[in-house]
Amino acid sequence: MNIFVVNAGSSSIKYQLFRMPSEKPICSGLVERIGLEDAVITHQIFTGAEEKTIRRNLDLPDHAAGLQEVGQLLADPESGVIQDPAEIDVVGHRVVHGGESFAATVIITPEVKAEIKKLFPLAPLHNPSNYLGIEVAEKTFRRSWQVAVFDTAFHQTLPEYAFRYALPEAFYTDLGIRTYGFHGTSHKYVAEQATQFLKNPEARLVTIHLGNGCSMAAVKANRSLDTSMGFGPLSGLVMGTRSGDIDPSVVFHLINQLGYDPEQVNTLLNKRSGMLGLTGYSDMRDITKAIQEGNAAADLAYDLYAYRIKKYLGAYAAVLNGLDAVVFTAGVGENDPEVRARVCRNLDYLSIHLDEEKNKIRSKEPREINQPDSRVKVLVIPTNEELEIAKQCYELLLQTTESSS
Ligand SMILES: Nc1ncnc2c1ncn2[C@@H]1O[C@H](COP(=O)(O)OP(=O)(O)O)[C@@H](O)[C@H]1O
Ligand SMILES: CC(=O)OP(=O)(O)O
Ligand SMILES: [Mg+2]
Repeated sequence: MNIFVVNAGSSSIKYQLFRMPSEKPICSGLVERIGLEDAVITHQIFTGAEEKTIRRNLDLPDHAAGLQEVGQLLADPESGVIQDPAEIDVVGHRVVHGGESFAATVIITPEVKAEIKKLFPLAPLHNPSNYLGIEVAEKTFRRSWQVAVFDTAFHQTLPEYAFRYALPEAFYTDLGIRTYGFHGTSHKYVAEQATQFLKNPEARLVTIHLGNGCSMAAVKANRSLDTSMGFGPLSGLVMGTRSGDIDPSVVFHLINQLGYDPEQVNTLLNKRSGMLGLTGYSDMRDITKAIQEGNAAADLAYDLYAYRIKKYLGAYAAVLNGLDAVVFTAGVGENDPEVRARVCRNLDYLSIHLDEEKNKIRSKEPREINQPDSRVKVLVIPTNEELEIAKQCYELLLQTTESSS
């Protein structure tokens, strides 16, 4: 079965083609700067003896043009990996917000699309592009099943006392205002990898996803018990451009005393805050460089970033009544030893003892970076949201075709 995974963001589309059930990646790619004059597609092929990379600079006015171009690359007479878009059995879509309607992966129907659309106001940075990705894929891959995998689904196991806010009840029952949690596909994937690595299916884990968006989850026996993002993907950790936790009084102050309108507050907290607001850079590599050049604001921002993670780690150790492992993942979590070092410093009371040398080793493999006497393991596990989406699509299609035959 050929499963094509699409992660449509606001200005980019990430994609990957897998052959299932072997989980073999056939090709992957990234379409960037959609809507700008210098859009670019980077397409990698893994079928031959060597990896091959194709880069194309194009004028791509919108997502539709981007995905059409990808469809052509897939079926290109010279470098293509299929002969016809009809060879794609399933297109699996990352959809960030599934609300309370979706605790599992679903085949996309007009009803499912209507539900995803209803959730636009709850994830304005993500759901509209995910929806657009579905619409475009329906046209580009007419013969394929379209499947939605939701970031929120894995966190549907949170107990009610963890997902409710202390607001009048109707705000939950009538308006759906509660914690949903995000990056669930990544937390699920790395948690499962960690339980296998530890050979302990009951493991109590704190999974720490540090990408552009950042979130943590308290996971026991592969079930999410709490998570740091809430109603939308804004609360919790300090992120690339998002503030994470902030006292809501600040919002009233901005509006009532400083004349901000709601949209300006939204832009401030989602796009101009986090590491970008603190340092002028949202990419950790730029911040690391700035620290090396003696930039004190960058050093402080780094401490603030790590301190917030540490606070949630302590909270989740309490939620789980102890820890078996801490798992770092995603762009920063996998690649930035200094962040891991600052998070794990002075955590002896939790029996977390990082091995500074192992921490510095660069690798794409799951690995343990704690000292031998550390009762709590510290793991780095590369996430693979695309593979997790492909696996879930495959299982769903297998069930669907079995039950209909
Ligand atoms: N070698 C590295 N060292 C430090 N940070 C890195 C490195 N490589 C990537 N990153 C960080 O990873 C972030 C992107 O992570 P990623 O998981 O790809 O995010 P997303 O999927 O949200 O776009 C970048 O903003 C960058 O800060
Ligand atoms: C939900 C979320 O924050 O996703 P991303 O990190 O891809 O922006
Ligand atoms: Mg990501």
